Amino acid sequence: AVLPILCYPDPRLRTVARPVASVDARIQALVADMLETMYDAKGIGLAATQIDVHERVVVIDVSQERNQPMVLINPEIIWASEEKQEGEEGCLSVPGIYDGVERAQAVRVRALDAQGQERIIEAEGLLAVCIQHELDHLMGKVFVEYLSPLKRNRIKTKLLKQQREEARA
Ligand SMILES: O=C(O)C[C@@H](Cc1ccccc1)C(=O)SCC(=O)c1ccccc1
Ligand SMILES: [Zn+2]
Repeated sequence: AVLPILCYPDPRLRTVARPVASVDARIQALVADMLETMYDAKGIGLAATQIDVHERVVVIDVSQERNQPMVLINPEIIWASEEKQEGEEGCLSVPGIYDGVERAQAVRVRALDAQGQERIIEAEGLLAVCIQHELDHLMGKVFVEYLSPLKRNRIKTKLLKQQREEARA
């Protein structure tokens, strides 16, 4: 099912997700809903936090054809390059806002896949950026927190105004 995505500055986005105890049918159903929600929202990633489920589950698809889903359960970055890259980021929880964020150029991630198998993933470029962005969500962090307080407050005001108008509609 396509699930509703929490919108900044919803405080639930600041929740720290807990590890998944076992990759069972419930988690596999959650992964299916997260992929459906991500594709529907035209995103390249989605963290369970964003759909108000506070478990360490992330889905990603950075492919052009939108047919190479990646599932990361209990993901952890085990190595990150010294070299950084500044990339334009967006967030499905901060609609319409795009801004530059500096991230590690390359990362190595250990995670369980949708079958509960342990995987090591080497990523660079957009995939590395997306992984770091999603793992922030699992720690209750949204990319606007890397921006200046002035920018962040303008974004908060803008989105709260939009949400008030939507509530009235
Ligand atoms: O909110 C999310 O986690 C999804 C987010 C992932 C992401 C995009 C870009 C850089 C880092 C992380 C999105 O998919 S935003 C929408 C989008 O498709 C996009 C935005 C900017 C650049 C590339 C893609
Ligand atoms: Zn995001």
